[in-house]
Amino acid sequence: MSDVSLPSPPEARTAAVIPAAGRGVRLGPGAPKALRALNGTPMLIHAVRAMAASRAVSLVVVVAPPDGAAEVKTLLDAHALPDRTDFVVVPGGDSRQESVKYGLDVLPPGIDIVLVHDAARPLVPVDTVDAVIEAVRDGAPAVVPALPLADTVKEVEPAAVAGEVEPVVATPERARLRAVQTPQGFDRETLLRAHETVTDDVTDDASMVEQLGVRVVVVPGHEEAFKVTRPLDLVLAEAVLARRRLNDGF
Ligand SMILES: Nc1ccn([C@@H]2O[C@H](COP(=O)(O)OP(=O)(O)OP(=O)(O)O)[C@@H](O)[C@H]2O)c(=O)n1
Ligand SMILES: C[C@](O)(CO)[C@H](O)COP(=O)(O)O
Repeated sequence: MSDVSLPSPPEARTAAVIPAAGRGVRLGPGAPKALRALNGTPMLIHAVRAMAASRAVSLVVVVAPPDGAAEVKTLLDAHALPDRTDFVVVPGGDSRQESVKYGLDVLPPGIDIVLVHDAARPLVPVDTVDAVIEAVRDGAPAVVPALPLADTVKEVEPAAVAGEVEPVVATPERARLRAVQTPQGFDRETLLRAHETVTDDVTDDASMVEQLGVRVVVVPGHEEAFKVTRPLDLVLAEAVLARRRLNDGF
């Protein structure tokens, strides 16, 4: 990881929208996922720091659980964050898509590049964040970090009843597949247009842009940008943090 991230040229201001309003059902019972602790610090704070670590990011918009905006504001005030970055908190919605839209709604004028980053990917390295921003600055309207797959993937006919066998329909060529992460980066106008136009249920912002017919490109993702989804992911996240502490010498 480099010590110095991209500078922030006055001509292209970047904001990061962090959807953090999910319940974390797959993680099991407990507080909303973004508020659960990793090494004693809420996952959301790790994610906010990961975005603010980029010197290009001048604004972070946190989309909080619908009834948790005040708690999230208190959390941000209680944790050390860079002075050069502004922070705004808004309440989220029923879906990730809706939460992102609420974050986009409060972007001030003057922001040209928008990152959308899951609070559930708290450990993304700053080099990955900067690589996404750089690709947008270089002219790509939509950029996603992604990794090749380790497993072979099968397309199936999903079972009508849980536990039933599922017939395999196809085996897509693995070399052409990528597992997509965040932050996803966009020029502001493209992302706003996508959120105004696309009403289908989608699982990421880039697929909304694809639906506009706009070209989306991939840059290399990072293993540590994995999504904390299930309980085992918490174990992995704690291990990554422990390794970082060891490498940093404290
Ligand atoms: N209504 C929602 C749902 C999700 N998210 C956010 O979208 C990101 C990716 O979603 P996911 O990992 O699926 O989180 P959850 O929806 O919380 O997980 P689950 O499906 O297990 O409940 C998370 O940072 C989550 O907080 C959101 O802001 N608003
Ligand atoms: C945006 C995302 O993290 C890209 O991989 C993913 O699609 C989120 O999906 P989820 O079902 O909301 O976790």
